[in-house]
Amino acid sequence: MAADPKALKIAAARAALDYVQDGMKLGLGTGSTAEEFVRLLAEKVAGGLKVVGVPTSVRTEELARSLGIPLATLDDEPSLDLTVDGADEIGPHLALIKGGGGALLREKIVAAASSRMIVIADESKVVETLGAFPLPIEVNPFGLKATVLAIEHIGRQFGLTGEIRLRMKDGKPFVTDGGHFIVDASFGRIPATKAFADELNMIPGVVEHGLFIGLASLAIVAGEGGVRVIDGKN
Ligand SMILES: O=C[C@H](O)[C@H](O)[C@H](O)COP(=O)(O)O
Repeated sequence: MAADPKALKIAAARAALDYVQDGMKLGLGTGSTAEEFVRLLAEKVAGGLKVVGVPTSVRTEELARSLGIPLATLDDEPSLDLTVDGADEIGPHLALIKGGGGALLREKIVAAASSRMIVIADESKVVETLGAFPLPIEVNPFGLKATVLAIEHIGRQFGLTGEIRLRMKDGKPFVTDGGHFIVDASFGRIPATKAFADELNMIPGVVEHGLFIGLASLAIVAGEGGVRVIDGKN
């Protein structure tokens, strides 16, 4: 019988707690896996662990606050010890696609402000090549069509074609915590290269994209056979 996906998320989240030490300043990720980590962390806090969390979304902030985890903003604590977050895909060298939940901008800012980022996921997220999961790209609503054309142009330069679709919610464009839109690029494969990432970031209407390169140092992945750790250095 296939393992329960929620149980796998909890297993990965529980293993990440081993990396949390008293006094740490922690980036708190977004998504269903990161939320399991927040719940388990809250149990530790209730048991006396002293940490302060910086949430990567309003959703995570509300959950963490409701569970009694002491919180700060990144302005209060601009240098963090560790961020624990989920991912939509984990590729070679721990290149990631993130943003399925729409939190990629704050997630990337928080991860970049952390000495270490640990990704937690179930085994289904580990892939040989990124891109079966459409790449979320956060864009300014102004000039949306021009920005999409520019993304298509960059895609073609890297041999990529595919639909770029505005993310919708309840019949309206999905709006991020930062007040932007998200387009999801179904290129089928995403080159996990700095050149591609940089070219996307050069488009004026692109606020940030969900390709995370060189940010995660460790992945904790739970599968039916147990939990394994992937070191980003390998
Ligand atoms: O914007 C959302 C985040 O990048 C999530 O970490 C990602 O979508 C994975 O979420 P989940 O753990 O729910 O699959």
